[in-house]
Amino acid sequence: MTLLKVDDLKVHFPIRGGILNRKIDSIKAVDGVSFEIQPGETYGLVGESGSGKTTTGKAVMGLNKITGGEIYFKDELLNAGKKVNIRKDIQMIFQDPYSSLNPRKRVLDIIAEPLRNYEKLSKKEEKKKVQELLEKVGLSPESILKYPHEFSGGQRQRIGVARAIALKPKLIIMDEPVSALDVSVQAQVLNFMQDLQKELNLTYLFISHDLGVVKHMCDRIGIMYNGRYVEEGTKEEIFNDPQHIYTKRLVAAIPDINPQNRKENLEFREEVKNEFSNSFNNYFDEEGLAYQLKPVTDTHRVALPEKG
Ligand SMILES: Nc1ncnc2c1ncn2[C@@H]1O[C@H](COP(=O)(O)OP(=O)(O)OP(=O)(O)O)[C@@H](O)[C@H]1O
Repeated sequence: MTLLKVDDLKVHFPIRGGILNRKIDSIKAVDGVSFEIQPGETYGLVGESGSGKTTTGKAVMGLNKITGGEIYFKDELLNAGKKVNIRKDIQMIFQDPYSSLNPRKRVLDIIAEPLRNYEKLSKKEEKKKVQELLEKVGLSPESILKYPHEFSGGQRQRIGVARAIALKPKLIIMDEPVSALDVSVQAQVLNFMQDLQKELNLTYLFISHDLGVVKHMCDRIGIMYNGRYVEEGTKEEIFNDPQHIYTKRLVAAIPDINPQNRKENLEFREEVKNEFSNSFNNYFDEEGLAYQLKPVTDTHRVALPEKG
């Protein structure tokens, strides 16, 4: 069974103006996006800032009003109204552990918050559950009485993870979960999330602008540009056989850690950048929007114009 199915999702934000503050136009933050996520996989949503990744994630979470399309979770339509039990199955972890944890609350209250919304536990049971969750994410049970500022960035992200897994969700949406962390801590947190995924049978929707991180984490990847998909494929298809010029440009921009390849890489990147400018009109319509996706293989779809 497909865990999440997003079908022709549209999220448009009104732009208001004039003395009557009427709607004069709209920002098409997400404009016809479709993808499916299978249980147990990590699906990456990639694109530069403003491409619509966060808006897509928030729509799945029910945090954004949907302009069009449908979202199904385990074959049940999510946007039909509030389905409390389904909502419990989907949790989101945000980019910045500094601002997503309330600085005035103790760790106990931060992690217990979702439990208090859904489960009626005694104070003693709640404390025990929070301590178990802390241990699961590698923090000491004594942390319950501390405040967020007493932890490092990586530890704070672990507190966010403990809160997200408190209700035993099936799907976790991670929006740039490590971008605010030092590079040295990023790999640690990512590896820990992979271990946790296996242990708890989790499915991840992983939102990131960083293709290096996505390569490490994801099984399949969707590439967004300007509110639309330009390409979708397995990790191998996206990295070894990118077919849309925008994907090619993103892949070419990944830094190579081997200094010997530096010159070659810079030249190649420059070449792809020129190709992007020169062939933009072949890949996007008059409004600069991507075309409909067309299948290249069973798993690979690319937004190319109709031939002829
Ligand atoms: N609440 C809102 N009201 C108006 N416009 C919005 C709102 N939320 C997002 N947008 C606009 O929608 C577009 C897509 O934004 P979104 O945050 O989804 O992109 P993103 O790919 O996640 O980028 P980033 O990585 O910078 O968060 C942007 O043009 C943004 O300014």
